[in-house]
Amino acid sequence: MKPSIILYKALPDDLLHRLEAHFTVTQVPNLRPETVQQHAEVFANAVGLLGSSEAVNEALLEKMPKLRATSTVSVGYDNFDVDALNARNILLMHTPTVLTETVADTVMALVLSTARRVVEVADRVKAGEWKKSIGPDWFGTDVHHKTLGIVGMGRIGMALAQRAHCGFGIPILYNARRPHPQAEERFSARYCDLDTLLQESDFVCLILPLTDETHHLFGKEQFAKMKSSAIFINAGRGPVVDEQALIVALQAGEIHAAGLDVFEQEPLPVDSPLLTLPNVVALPHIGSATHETRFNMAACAVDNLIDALQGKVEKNCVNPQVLRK
Ligand SMILES: NC(=O)c1ccc[n+]([C@@H]2O[C@H](COP(=O)([O-])OP(=O)(O)OC[C@H]3O[C@@H](n4cnc5c(N)ncnc54)[C@H](O)[C@@H]3O)[C@@H](O)[C@H]2O)c1
Ligand SMILES: O=C(O)[C@H](O)CO
Repeated sequence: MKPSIILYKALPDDLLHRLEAHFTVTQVPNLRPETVQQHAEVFANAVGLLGSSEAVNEALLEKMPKLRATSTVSVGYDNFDVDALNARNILLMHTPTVLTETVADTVMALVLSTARRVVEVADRVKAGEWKKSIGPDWFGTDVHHKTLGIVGMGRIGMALAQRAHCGFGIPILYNARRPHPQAEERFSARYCDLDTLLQESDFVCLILPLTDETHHLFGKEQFAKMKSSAIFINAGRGPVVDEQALIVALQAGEIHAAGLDVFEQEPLPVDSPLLTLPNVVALPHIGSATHETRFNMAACAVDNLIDALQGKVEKNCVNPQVLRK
């Protein structure tokens, strides 16, 4: 009999068939307690779990005593209780690299659209306001040769630095847990402490994972240190930023604009003050959302689960140490 796994995300048919060649697959809509209760026996017997964007915590793991591997269709894994997985020797696989270039494109789109007010002026054209040659009230600010500060110089940070430096002649400042010699060699990036980055950057881009250390890393104090002409971009995770402090900074003109792909609460509540600000471009967490990349992520997650359940974790594993226990 094939081992049993639970799938909590819809997959294209060919990927579903790839899984079914190895496992008996039960599809569920989500991992909420009522769903787990409804399929209690399947959860109790499953050795694998594949999906995205749902909390995988101690309460769920208690219902899955045979679980050996989880596979998320994302690079970020802040929704997993990694300590609880480690304590139960359960592998966690994720999808780095396949989405890096696409997410960097999205960040660049946020940089360009906020600086050049692309969404705002396009809306004005659609509203019939373009009746004569435009004046300064339609102008934006330049992107090329401005200074870009990247907080989190990982895979996506590097791909962003490449676009900005090689494509737009932009000098790069960066803050990370340690200096990144490759970023310095390839993109002449300059390592600096966070305060210096905030004070000197025209664009401040966050592309950080959400951890205990990065939660609300950006708040009132950090926005106060930025230039009043600066544009703030967040494409990492919403809770890295104190959103209320961001709203106040934007309303008070402490910073010029913001481009956001991620929020403290997703979907962003329709009454969020962010949606009333013309200088905010708010996207629905589309960093990796192209047909090609979402397919590649799903394929990677499928292969990751097959590998993990065969004990092969040379790549894409968050906690390979559990195999050595
Ligand atoms: N908006 C989206 O759709 C989207 C898509 C992909 C990834 N993401 C987010 O982006 C994050 C980064 O992805 P990646 O592939 O570049 O990951 P990565 O691990 O390659 O890079 C993260 C970088 O952040 C650095 N870092 C961690 N804590 C830090 C701190 N306190 N101060 C400074 N630097 C710190 C790490 O050292 C690392 O270099 C993911 O964890 C995910 O949350 C969002
Ligand atoms: O972490 C990721 O891969 C993206 O945010 C999609 O969830």
